[in-house]
Amino acid sequence: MRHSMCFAAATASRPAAGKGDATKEAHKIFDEVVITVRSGRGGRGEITESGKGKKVPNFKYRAGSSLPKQIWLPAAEPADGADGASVLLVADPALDNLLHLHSRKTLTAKHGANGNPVEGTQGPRSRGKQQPRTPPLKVPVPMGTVVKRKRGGALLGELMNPGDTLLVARGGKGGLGVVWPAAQPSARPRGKFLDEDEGVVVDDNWAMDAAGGPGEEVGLQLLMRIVADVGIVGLPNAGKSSLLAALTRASPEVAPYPFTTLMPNLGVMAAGQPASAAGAEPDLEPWEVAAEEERAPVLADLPGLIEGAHAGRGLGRNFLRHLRRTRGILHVIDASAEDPAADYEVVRQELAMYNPQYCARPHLVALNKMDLADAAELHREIAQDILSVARRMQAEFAVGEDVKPSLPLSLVRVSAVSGSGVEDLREALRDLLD
Ligand SMILES: Nc1nc2c(ncn2[C@@H]2O[C@H](COP(=O)(O)OP(=O)(O)OP(=O)(O)O)[C@@H](O)[C@H]2O)c(=O)[nH]1
Ligand SMILES: [Mg+2]
Repeated sequence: MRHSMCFAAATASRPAAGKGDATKEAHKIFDEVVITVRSGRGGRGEITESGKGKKVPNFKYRAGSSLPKQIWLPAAEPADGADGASVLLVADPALDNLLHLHSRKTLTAKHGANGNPVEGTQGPRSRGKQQPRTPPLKVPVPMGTVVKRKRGGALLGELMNPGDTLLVARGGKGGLGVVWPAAQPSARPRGKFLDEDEGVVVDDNWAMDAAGGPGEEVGLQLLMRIVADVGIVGLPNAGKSSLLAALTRASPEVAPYPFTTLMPNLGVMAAGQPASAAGAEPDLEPWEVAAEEERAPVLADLPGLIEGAHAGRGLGRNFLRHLRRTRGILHVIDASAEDPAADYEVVRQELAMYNPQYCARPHLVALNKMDLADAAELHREIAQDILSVARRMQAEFAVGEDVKPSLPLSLVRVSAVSGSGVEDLREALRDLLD
C-alpha cells in the first residue's frame, strides 16, 4: 500500500541538542548512509570414516530363532554443512529515511551450521541431508533507495516498490559431507594443487571439500530519493508545510520560524473530494475507492531553499535530489513578503543550478497567505511580476541550453490558514499531473 509510507515523516523528531555532532546533524543525512554488510560463511561438512558402522539390536530377533541378536548398521551418508546466510535489502513501505542505519553500520549475517557437531562448536546434525537453510539477514530500507558499491560507486540496484529485495552479499556455500576411504590417516587420498602465492601446497582433498565457503564483506552506499509525484518548494516560512497539511491528511510540523522542515514530508492527495457536481458520478464501491487512493498523487514538502543553497547555505540543496522522480513542482510563494517575484526567481535559480531539468518540469505557483491584507491587495501585480520573471528566465535560457525553463501552468491564490483556494489548488495539481 502506498499509504502507509505517508504520514510517518510528519513528526520527524528534532535531534536532541548537545548529544554529539553526529546526532545533531542527523537530519542532514537522513537520506544517505554508508554501511558494511557481511554474509555468513558456509558450515563445515561432516567427515566420517567409510565402512564403519555400528552394531545395533535386531528388532526382529526372537529368542530361539535363527535370526542374529545384533545386526550391522552401515554408516549414514555424512551431512553437508549449511550455506551461510545472505544479506538482503528489502524495501519497507513503513520507512521514509535511512536514519536507522546510522546507529549500526556493520550488519553481519549468521554463519551456516556445521554438518558435524565437533566439540566446542554447535550445529544440528541431520545425517544424509543438506542442512536446513540459514535464513537471510533482511535489512529494511525505504522505497526509492539506490544501492551503490562504496568503492567505485557501481550501481547495484534500486528498490522502488514495497517488498522489492536486493541481494547484496551472498552467503558462503556449505561444505560437503565427506567419507574417508579408510580409518588410517596414511590411506587418505591426497591431492596436490598449486597455490599462486606459496608454490606447491599439499593438502587433503577431503578437507577442502568439507570446508565451507567464505562469506562476503561488501561496503555499500545507500542513497534515498523519496517517491512522490509533486515536489513542494519555496523559501523558508512560505507555508509549504501548511499547504501540505491543507491539501492532504499529513500533519507536518508548522512553525513561524525558518527551517522548520528538516526532512521531506509526504502526503497523499486523496481523490473523491466533495467538489464534484451532485449526481455527476455514481458512488464508488469500496474497492474502487481503494484503487483511486492507490493512484492518488503523493506530494512531498521539502525543506526551505534560500539564495546560495547551492553553495551550502541554509540546509544546502542536497535534498533537491528528491525532486528527481517528481513529475511536477509546486512553488509556494509568500505573497505577503516584500518582493514575492524576487523570491520566486531565487528558488527557480537554485533549481536551475542544481539541475536544469528541474526547471523544465511543469510547475504551478501557489500565492499563499492570501488572508493577509497586503497579499490580497497586490495579488494582480504579484502575478504579473512572477509571469514576467518566468518569461525572462525562459528567454535567457533558451539561447545555449537545450532544456527550456517552463512557464507556470497557473498561478493559484490560496490561504493555507483560512482554507480559501485550496480546492482550486487541488484541481490545478490534478491538471498538472494530467
Ligand atoms: N496568515 C497566514 N499564515 C500562514 C499561511 N500559511 C502558513 N502560514 C504561517 O507561516 C508560517 C510558516 O509556515 P510553514 O508551513 O511552517 O512554512 P514552511 O514553508 O514549511 O517553512 P520551512 O519548513 O521552515 O521551510 C507559520 O507560522 C504558518 O502559520 C497562510 O496562508 N496565511
Ligand atoms: Mg516546512
